[in-house]
Amino acid sequence: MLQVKNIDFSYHTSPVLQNISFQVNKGEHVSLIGASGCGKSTLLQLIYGLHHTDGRIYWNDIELLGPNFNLVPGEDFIKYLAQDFDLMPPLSVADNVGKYLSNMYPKKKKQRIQELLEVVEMHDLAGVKAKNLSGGQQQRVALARALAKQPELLLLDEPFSHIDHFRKNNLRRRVYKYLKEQNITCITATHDSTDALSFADKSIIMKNGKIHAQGKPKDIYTMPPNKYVASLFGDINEITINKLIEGEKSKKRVLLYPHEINAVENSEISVKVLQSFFTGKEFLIKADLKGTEILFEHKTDLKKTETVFVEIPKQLILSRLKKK
Ligand SMILES: Nc1ncnc2c1ncn2[C@@H]1O[C@H](COP(=O)(O)OP(=O)(O)OP(=O)(O)O)[C@@H](O)[C@H]1O
Repeated sequence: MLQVKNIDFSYHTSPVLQNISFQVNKGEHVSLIGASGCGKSTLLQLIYGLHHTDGRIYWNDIELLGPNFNLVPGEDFIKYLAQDFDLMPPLSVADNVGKYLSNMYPKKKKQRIQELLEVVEMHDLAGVKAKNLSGGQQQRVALARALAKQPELLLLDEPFSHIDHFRKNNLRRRVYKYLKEQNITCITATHDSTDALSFADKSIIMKNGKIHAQGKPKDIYTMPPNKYVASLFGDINEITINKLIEGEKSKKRVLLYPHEINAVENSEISVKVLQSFFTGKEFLIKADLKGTEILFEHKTDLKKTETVFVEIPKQLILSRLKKK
């Protein structure tokens, strides 16, 4: 189990991380999410041992000590995959992956490299020099190299950021499945809501260097505590309830995802279409609701200035308000 206790950190004078404490169980996958600059990478680097902190970090019973105590940062059982991939350009893909593997058993080493290249779908390019790879291919090789020595704890910083959409979904399903099968504990810092929602047992949400919320991804998504959290998962509407419920005087605000607002034939709520965006699966409609711009999903395109009726389940509004 990883235990992080009371971490504070600054690069210069202003605090970058403040009073961070959390724990991660063996084999658990955690997504670390938050706005750019909130301190996600710095936190991963601290756990890996690249910075000094007065707080405490333990992996099981071992205290992880920072650079003031370790000449070479990092422990053998932790791997950190940074945003820069740090590959050896003149070496082949296979040699980069096998760089830290022992040469004592060449057959075993070869098999291990092949297994890892299959996980990241790079086996066809095993002989290609790293300098001739695209950014996304380099990222996949770096991921395979991070896995090579079977870490107990894996820290991934935006691990799929350079990988095209076409390949990303399949790749991350393979990688996280492999990590679960091997019982590897993993923390992924990410901006991608799919990484955060689909592949994590727990999400930790950071804001301005602090832990802002944490919990199961589904719970956080369905009951976001505020707009900051909800907006990390995509577009979000914040609407006062007097605009949603006839006769309601309250100006309390409710958060609604675009897919939770349904266009219907007739209802108490009419909106005027402002703009329509094709999203592939359907259209995202921007509309005016009594002076508030809202976004909702619709199967077909809608014309600008068209009046449309929309409906939101009252139960949903009430449950979101209750949460606040
Ligand atoms: N080496 C450094 N020296 C000084 N300040 C730094 C350094 N690295 C990061 N910072 C600052 O620390 C803060 C946190 O940065 P960090 O990279 O940890 O955030 P992040 O949440 O990972 O951002 P992103 O999502 O954009 O990668 C930012 O204000 C950043 O400018």
